Amino acid sequence: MKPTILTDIEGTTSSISFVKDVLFPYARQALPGFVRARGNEPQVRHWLDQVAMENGGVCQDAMIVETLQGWIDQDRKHTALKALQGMVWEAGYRSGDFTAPVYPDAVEALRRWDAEGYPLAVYSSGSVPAQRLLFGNSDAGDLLPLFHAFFDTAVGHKREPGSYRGIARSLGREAGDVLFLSDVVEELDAAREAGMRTVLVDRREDYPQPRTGEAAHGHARVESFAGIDPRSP
Ligand SMILES: CSCCC(=O)C(=O)COP(=O)(O)O
Ligand SMILES: [Mg+2]
Repeated sequence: MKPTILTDIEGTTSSISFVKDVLFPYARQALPGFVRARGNEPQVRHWLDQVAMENGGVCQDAMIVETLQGWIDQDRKHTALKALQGMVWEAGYRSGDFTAPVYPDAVEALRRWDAEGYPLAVYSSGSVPAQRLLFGNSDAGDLLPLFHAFFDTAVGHKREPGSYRGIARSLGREAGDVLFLSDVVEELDAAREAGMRTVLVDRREDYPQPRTGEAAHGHARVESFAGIDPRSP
């Protein structure tokens, strides 16, 4: 069977600027209204209560919103924040406020790999619903049917080898039969420690300073998906 190709999103299939300049400001601005309107729905309350607990039991919604906005500013990859962001972005996609840019080279390669029989999967800090929204509303159309599986930080954090072992188990694959693509070397280090093959996607638009030599931590390095050969060891 062909290896599974597991891809990160931000900085890998899609630009960092889309996440930082479109998605995060949208969530920051929409959060107060979202919490007012839907804060009593159990699936929303669950995450708001988690934030409150971590913040020393602070329970006023206004303070929870402020905490969440602070976490957005710090780019915290917190599971509660990511779950809530996903729900907020849904409104943005549905109302056509934005579509999700996916790099054309990524779209081309993902379509080709799928046609060639490589199983495709996603692992991102963004929640699984947010991942599905992004690929379902991409500026290249609906890319969701290309993917067999989606993973978020419910499986563990992206810099921990155990997360990649868990993903391989869920996929029913040996770790060595999974190729992980990411823009973050620490994530690739964790995947490699778990036994996965790795490629550093080092896009000039996202990382003007190329991460060559020691900075690539020994991972294969490409500047676009066009440089990836999933057959090479
Ligand atoms: C899934 S769309 C939102 C992206 C996001 O919130 C995020 O934190 C992306 O992190 P990644 O692990 O894809 O680099
Ligand atoms: Mg990334």
